[in-house]
Amino acid sequence: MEEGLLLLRIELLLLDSAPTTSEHFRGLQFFSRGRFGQHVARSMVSSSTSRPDTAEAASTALPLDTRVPATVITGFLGSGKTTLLNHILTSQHGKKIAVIENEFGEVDIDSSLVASHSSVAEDIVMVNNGCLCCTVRGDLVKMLLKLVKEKKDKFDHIVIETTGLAKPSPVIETFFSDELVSRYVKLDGVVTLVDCKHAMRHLNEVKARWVVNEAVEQVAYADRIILNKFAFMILCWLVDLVNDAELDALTRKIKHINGMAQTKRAKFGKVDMDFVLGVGGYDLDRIDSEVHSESCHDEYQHCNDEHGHHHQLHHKHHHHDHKHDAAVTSVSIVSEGTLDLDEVNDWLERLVDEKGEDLYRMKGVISVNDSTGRFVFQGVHSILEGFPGKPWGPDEKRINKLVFIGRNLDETSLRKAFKGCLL
Ligand SMILES: Nc1nc2c(ncn2[C@@H]2O[C@H](COP(=O)(O)OP(=O)(O)OP(=O)(O)O)[C@@H](O)[C@H]2O)c(=O)[nH]1
Repeated sequence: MEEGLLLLRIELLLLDSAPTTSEHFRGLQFFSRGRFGQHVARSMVSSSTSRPDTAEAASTALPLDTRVPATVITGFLGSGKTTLLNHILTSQHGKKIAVIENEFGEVDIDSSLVASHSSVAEDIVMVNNGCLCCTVRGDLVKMLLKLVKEKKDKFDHIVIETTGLAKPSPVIETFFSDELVSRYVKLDGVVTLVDCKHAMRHLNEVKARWVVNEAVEQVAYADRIILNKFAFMILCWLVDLVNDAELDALTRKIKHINGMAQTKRAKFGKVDMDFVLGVGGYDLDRIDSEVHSESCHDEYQHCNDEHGHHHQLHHKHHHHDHKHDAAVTSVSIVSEGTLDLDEVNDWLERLVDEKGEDLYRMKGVISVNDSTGRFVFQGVHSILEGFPGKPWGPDEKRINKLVFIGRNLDETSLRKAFKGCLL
């Protein structure tokens, strides 16, 4: 076993359709090589103590999560991150927000921009000079812990603005890998700002094989994507910075990389607060509705029909875009049927074992044998967590929905493996 990699046994609890004995649950076991340590085992263990007695109870059985939610704002240089942050700080959302600013370089400019705009006296702005994603990740841990230990009563949400050149993954990992952080703070969502005028160039930029394209990574990890700066104000006139065709092409490109995130157009980062705060991107009890709404509620996405026709639409673009950037893509599987639990377990275990490094995000709502309810799961790299979801309606079609985002995903083999799990 590689150094630092632990073989974790993750107990995912599944409610049997007719629980008559003490065996109310069957263990669905995912084995993962955990880059992120023990967090999953912790959350699964705590889930198991709830022991709901009915399928309905199962959907609400997750223990009350009292951890402070944290939102990570990411996006390329100049895409509008600080502008969005100021919009958040000056909006009416009833939350007291603590901000962690990451300023790369010695001169702290962004924090003064934030502070000068903020109308809320109690805002706590902490600045970290350096790149959160590399050398000073330890500082992020220290700051988060300092906030929750020393200023706990002064805020109820944390917003972290990363530098435009930051890879989001190490920041995301912090919420799972550091035991203390994961005990007090939960990642609520990753919001990525995209500069409509310049994003395509950054996304298409060809890098050496071992060099990360930050712009692509920032889109890939997002729960919410704001297509910012599509228009420009001159003397009360709104002038388009990009035309409809350019906007459509950019939207397709983004959906090709990340078919999971909801997208919205904005001027100066002006979006509704519930689009960016309280996203619940990693909450298992939100995944069911999220996976569904992701295919229907996006501003630019056409609604899926139940047989995945929407996906086929993307599929077309997928092959077109493939020529330009094959590295990071998303694959969605929407298919009716019931899956064999043991086969799913084997498949996902194998997948995270072999491809964990390359699997950025995955989410799914599936129908498994002998269960009256949905099973929902979500994962980040080698972390997988799952829980019984809402019961299926008596006449409801059991539509499985799975989304994978990652590097060099083999769509054909994912689909084949999924089919192999169908009963
Ligand atoms: N035209 C136009 N300008 C915008 C919009 N949003 C932000 N800007 C401007 O773009 C510039 C950069 O915005 P910031 O919010 O500082 O961008 P950032 O992502 O925080 O920038 P870095 O911290 O350098 O990465 C500022 O002058 C903003 O006023 C928009 O929707 N339209």
